Formats: sequence, structure tokens, C-alpha cells
Amino acid sequence: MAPTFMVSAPGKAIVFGEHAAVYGKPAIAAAISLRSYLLVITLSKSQRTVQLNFRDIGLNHTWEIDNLPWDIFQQPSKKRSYYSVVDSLDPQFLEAIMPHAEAVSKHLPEKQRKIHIKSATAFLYLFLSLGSSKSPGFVYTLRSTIPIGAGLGSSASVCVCLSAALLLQIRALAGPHPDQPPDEAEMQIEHINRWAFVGELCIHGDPSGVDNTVSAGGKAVMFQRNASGPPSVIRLTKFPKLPLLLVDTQQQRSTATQVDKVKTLKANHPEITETILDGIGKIATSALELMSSAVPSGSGNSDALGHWGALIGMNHGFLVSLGVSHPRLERIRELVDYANIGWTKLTGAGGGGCAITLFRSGIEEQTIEELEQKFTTEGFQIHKTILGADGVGVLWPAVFRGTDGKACGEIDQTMFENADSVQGINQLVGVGAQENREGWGFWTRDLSTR
Ligand SMILES: Nc1ncnc2c1ncn2[C@@H]1O[C@H](COP(=O)(O)OP(=O)(O)O)[C@@H](O)[C@H]1O
Ligand SMILES: C[C@@](O)(CCOP(=O)(O)O)CC(=O)O
Repeated sequence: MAPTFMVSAPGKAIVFGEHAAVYGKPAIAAAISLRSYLLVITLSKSQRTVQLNFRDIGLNHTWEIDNLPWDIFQQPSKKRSYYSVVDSLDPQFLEAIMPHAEAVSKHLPEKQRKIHIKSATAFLYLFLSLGSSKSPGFVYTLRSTIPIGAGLGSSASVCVCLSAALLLQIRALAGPHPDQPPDEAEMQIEHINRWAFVGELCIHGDPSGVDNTVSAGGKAVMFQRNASGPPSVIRLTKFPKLPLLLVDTQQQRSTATQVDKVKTLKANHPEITETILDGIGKIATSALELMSSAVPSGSGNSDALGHWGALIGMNHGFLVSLGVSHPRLERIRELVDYANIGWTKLTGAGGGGCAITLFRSGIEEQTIEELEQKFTTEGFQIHKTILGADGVGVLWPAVFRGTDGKACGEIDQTMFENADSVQGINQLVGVGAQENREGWGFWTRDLSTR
């Protein structure tokens, strides 16, 4: 029987190119140190149930494994392998899943229930695609430090966790281990990424794939969806350590709705919208070119920083034209612009969610503190995070450790559920880019050649 284990995957911030990424334009995004954590417990052979316990959204549902539609998923003509490339959902699979997904949270108001159904659909689609009718029972408990529906890729990070956990359970992944050849690590990240994309298809409708790609591989990437075949992904080894502030409007919205808004605009005004999307793509390309010649940083090269700042301002302007800003996002920009200390753009799908602000060089710490105070007074939330965090990671077995790094015991479901807020989760299992916590492993790809 597999030991209790945990997987974790980061959220992301899109620095340039959201929305345009859906239409095949390039985007630049980086993993952040806010993460989701999924604890996987294997039950004894006699317990033939699978429990999904998504604590942050209050979803807790148990299915009988034998009642799930395995026959539909395992038809020889449709059965997928862990290395298959799946880029669209099978309508027959979806139809078979629906009664089981719709069995969740019947007591809740429709709006909240819809969210639960989407998360349950993503889980069941992956579980039935990758698992087996003969598998033992499992409990999957998820907790996340990423705000949900805030543009920081919470759904992708959940999907990466689910994909990695299921692939580990069917032994389709080796490691991660320290002596793993980089090519093997690359391949395993890609398998996790591909199945995470399938989960994203269930939650989003039409994701570009940038979120799951950054979450699975971590660090920073230039991403471009192709008309057919896999997307082009360039790992950005020279991604600058930028003096960035991440401000949350606390205005929740759904990515699917914002993506639909742009789709409608494009249908009504095809030429103008295409010009805007093209402009956004050119901004991402220009940032990439700049990165290969001069690396912008908070302390040095203020020309390069100013260039990036201008690109950030233009990118936001285009997003406003696409109709995906929000008065609260504009308020963040207004406060930064009045103080004349940097450049702001929304990040993610917009319509609420978060904004990033890049500071000019030489801004006094006190000025930043005053601005942060204003944000807090006006009900915004500031997320302290770094860009370029690690991708998907595994804690196998799931043990917690004392301050000396020594294993103290297994993390059980109650302990994980009871970890108090973000601080409690971080204290128990937290792992970020700067926190090389004992026991966690990450697939490490070779970055030297890119
Ligand atoms: N912590 C979580 N637990 C369960 N489901 C989650 C969690 N975070 C995100 N999700 C799923 O992802 C959806 C939010 O995704 P989305 O609208 O794309 O926002 P984001 O920009 O945060 O990714 C939620 O409605 C839910 O279905
Ligand atoms: C708007 C979009 O470009 C990014 C969405 O990011 P988020 O789901 O808001 O974190 C959509 C996509 O690329 O799939």
C-alpha cells in the first residue's frame, strides 16, 4: 500500500500577454511562491470509495469506485495512456461523468454549487482517465494558499496537483530524485502538464495552457499556443528579479467569464480586436528581446527597467480596451500613478483579481510602505511573493518535521485540515522558492542550454 504522500504546485503571475495567449500570441509568466497542497491517503483494500475533500471551497464528496463509469472511459478505442496528448474533452466522457459530478453539494446555492461541480468534473475526468476500476480507495484533501479566482492561477495549480498525484499513484512517474537525468525530468513534468491541461479544460472551457505550463515547470516561461500540436515554451533563465508588488482587489471573478467577454468582443469587432491582441503579443516579444540584451533590475539598469515599465503600461491599456479591467483595478493604478513611482497592469484574466506594480529604481522603502498602507486602508490585499518559484513538488512519504529538520510523524488528514490559515499550512508543509524544505523533491530540468 502506498504511504500517505503530498504534492504541491505553485500559482503564477502573467507579466505580459494574458488573453492574447488564448489566441496564439506569446505570453510571459512566472511561478509564484503561493501554492496548493494535495494530501493523498490510500485506504485499505476493503474500502472501495474515493473522497474529494477540497477544504478551501467547502467541497467534500465521496463516490463508490464501483459505481463510476469505468466502462465508458476504458473502451479500447478511447482509452488514453498516461503519455497521451489530450487537447479536447470527449463529449461522451463528459456526459458519463455529469451525474456523478452533479451529485455534489446539493444543499448549496446554485452559484457555489457550480464551482463545486467544475472542480469535481476536473477530478473525475482525470481519475477515470488515469486510474483503474480495481484501484483501492483514496482520500484526496486539498488546501491552497493561492486566492481563488484572483488571476493567480489557482485552478491550474489544483489541476497540476491532481495530475501529479494520479500519475504517481499509477507509477507513471519516477522520482523526483537527485540523480535523475534532466531529460527524464523534463518528460515527467510534461506528462503532468498535459493532464493538468485536461483538468483546466474542465474548469475553464478554453484555456491557453500558460497557467498549467508555468505551474508544472515552475520558474518563468515565454509561452505560445500553436494552431496544432503542442505549444512553444521557452524557459527564461535570465528572468529578472523585479521589484514587484502584487495587489489583490479582493474582487472574485471567473476566468471563463472574462475569456468569453473577449471572445464576444472579437466576434463583434474582429479586426480591431485582432489588432489589440497582436499589439499585446508584440509587447511580450519586445520584453523577451529586452531580456536577452539587458536585464532590468531594481538597483541597476534603469533604462531597461523603464522600458519594461512602458511595456507594462501599454499592456494594461490594451487589456482595458478589451474590456477586462475593473474599477478596483483602475484604483490601484491610480494610486501608483499619483505617487509616480511605477507602472501597473492587471494580471490574469482581470475583471477583478490582482494587479502587478513594477517600481521605478531608487524608490524609498518608506514611500512603498505608505502606498501599501493606502492599499490596506482601501480594502486591497497585498500578497508578498517572489517570481520564479519551483514547479510541482512531492513529499513522499508525507511526514512533518521539527525545526531541526528531523521527521516527527506522518501528516494525517485531521492535522492537515486543522492547519490554521495560510500561516498554519506554510508552517506544516510550506515549500517555496527560497525555502528548501527537507523531504520535498522537485523534478529538475536542464536550464543551461536554453
Ligand atoms: N483551492 C481550491 N480548491 C478547489 N477548487 C479550486 C481551488 N482553487 C481554484 N479552484 C477551482 O478553480 C476555479 C477558479 O479558477 P479561475 O476562475 O481560473 O481563477 P484563477 O485565476 O484563480 O485560476 C474555482 O472556481 C474552482 O473550480
Ligand atoms: C486570461 C488568460 O490568458 C489567463 C487567465 O489566468 P487566470 O485564470 O486568471 O489565473 C486565459 C488563459 O491563458 O487561459
